[in-house]
Amino acid sequence: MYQINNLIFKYPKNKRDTIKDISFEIKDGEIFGLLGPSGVGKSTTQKILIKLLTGYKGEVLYKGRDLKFYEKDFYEEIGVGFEMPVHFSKLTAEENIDFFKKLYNSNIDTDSLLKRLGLYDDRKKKVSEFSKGMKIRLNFVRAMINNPKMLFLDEPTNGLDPSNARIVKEIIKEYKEQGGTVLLTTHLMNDVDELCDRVAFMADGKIAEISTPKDLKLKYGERKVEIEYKEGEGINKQSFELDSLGNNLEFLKLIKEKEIITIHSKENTLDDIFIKVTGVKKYE
Ligand SMILES: Nc1ncnc2c1ncn2[C@@H]1O[C@H](COP(=O)(O)OP(=O)(O)OP(=O)(O)O)[C@@H](O)[C@H]1O
Repeated sequence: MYQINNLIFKYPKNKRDTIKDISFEIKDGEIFGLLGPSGVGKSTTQKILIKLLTGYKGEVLYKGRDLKFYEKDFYEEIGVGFEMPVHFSKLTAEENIDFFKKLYNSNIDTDSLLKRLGLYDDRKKKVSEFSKGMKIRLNFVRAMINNPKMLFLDEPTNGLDPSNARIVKEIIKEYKEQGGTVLLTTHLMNDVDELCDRVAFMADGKIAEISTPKDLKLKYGERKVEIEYKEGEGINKQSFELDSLGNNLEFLKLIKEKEIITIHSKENTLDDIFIKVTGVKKYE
């Protein structure tokens, strides 16, 4: 869907480049996570990909063609859900939707999406009377309004209660199943685990790692098993290397002779990997 080659970007007022020569691809039909600490350049990258920022060096290809050659009809194909909901607060939700629908040639059935997101009964309320979570859900509807081929989502579940967050994630998964492509930015590693096919970790304006969540966990994982077992009146814990576990006599003796309480592999979470790869504690 996108091919980004040696992208470099500097805000005119800044001395240093914000994006320092990054290259990556967003494949058709995948959910691609762009992750990294605050201020690393994720939003800047997104803005370049949706043609909000120009004046970059390097090459951005959308569907094999230089982004610079796309005109207004490019926006028919993309949906954008930025973190800060932007609505006309004096208008109702329905009026907002009708306004944005008119900007596009094709529209989705927003009523069914509003119903799924629990907003249908409030559609005639002014957005100024909406709660934060309701605005976020309405923002999501707006991102989908033109039935986009490519969806840019910035923190789509942040600020939602768990059940609405689940619904949003289900809709994102269905969107992908129907052939949609997603660029997702989030600070919530659970969402990444659940949604993303591949992720790129950005650090200091560069891409530090790019892989599937599973491969990242394998690469940075400790590859150990930890066993808790009864020892007299107490409980003992012991770790073993996962490799050649079947030949580890100490391990075999332990599971044969002791009463095992728990046994599990020690896998790094994406949170751990985030810290290792970017060298930054999460979002301080
Ligand atoms: N309009 C601007 N003019 C100058 N510098 C900017 C501008 N917008 C962003 N920056 C700077 O560019 C850097 C990257 O910002 P960006 O918004 O892309 O970060 P981010 O990774 O999306 O952060 P967050 O996770 O907090 O949203 C930051 O140092 C920021 O201060």
